[in-house]
Amino acid sequence: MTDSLLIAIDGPSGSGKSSTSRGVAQRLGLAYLDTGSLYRAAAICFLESGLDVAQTEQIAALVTSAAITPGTDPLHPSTMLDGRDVTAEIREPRVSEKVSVVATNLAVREWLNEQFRTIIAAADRRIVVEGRDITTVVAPDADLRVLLVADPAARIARRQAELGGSVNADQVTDQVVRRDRDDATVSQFEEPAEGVELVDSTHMGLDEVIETICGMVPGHA
Ligand SMILES: Nc1ncnc2c1ncn2[C@@H]1O[C@H](COP(=O)(O)OP(=O)(O)OP(=O)(O)O)[C@@H](O)[C@H]1O
Ligand SMILES: Nc1ccn([C@H]2C[C@H](O)[C@@H](COP(=O)(O)O)O2)c(=O)n1
Repeated sequence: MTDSLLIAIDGPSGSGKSSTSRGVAQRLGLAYLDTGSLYRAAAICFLESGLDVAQTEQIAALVTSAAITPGTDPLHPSTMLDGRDVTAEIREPRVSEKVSVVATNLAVREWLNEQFRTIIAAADRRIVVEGRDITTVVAPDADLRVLLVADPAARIARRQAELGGSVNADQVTDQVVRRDRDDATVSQFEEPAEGVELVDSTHMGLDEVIETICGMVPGHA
């Protein structure tokens, strides 16, 4: 049996978690789980339901009865919601604007955390998992735990470059700064917990970040 290699990567919006995690998983031959993609699919459930943000119990009931299935191939990220491919839809600004509604719902979090742990077990713990509370709540026993950060200005500039002209400066700032503020009410991703390695990517290119994290993997230096 192959040894477990579970790598947990957390960080704020736009710090490079997804790009970095996919690169590390490809380099090390591991599966990849973007936990934010499940929160985003849950946000689509909410958006299509017509429920009010204050209806927290109904939102939780709705989300926890949905079938949300992420792909775990780092080369081909995908997300299915009740048999529908929502891979592109989950990145739309309307989803980014509302995802904190489900991310701050504690019953939704508890249910999704169980989904994440099932996926980690199904991958024989050979997987890179990224999000906001992977190092602290979902997999505090991971073989390597990293908090990936970058200055807000760098994160906003990266997101702006990625989205091009499809959103204005206020929308980008909302997606990065306001969303982090809301998400930080339920997860701690601004300071590394004990035993978590801090990587600041503000002045590092993507390849350098991937190289740095691969160099931290026990036995792979
Ligand atoms: N080290 C880096 N240097 C420059 N650009 C980067 C770096 N890392 C990632 N990027 C770019 O920044 C953008 C955001 O990266 P990514 O989506 O990986 O961040 P994230 O932390 O997963 O964000 P979110 O939590 O909002 O999904 C992407 O366009 C990506 O290509
Ligand atoms: N483990 C996680 C993963 C994600 N979230 C929240 C925070 C974000 O607002 C949203 C989407 O995540 P992203 O795609 O931007 O990484 O989901 C969380 O609370 N916990």
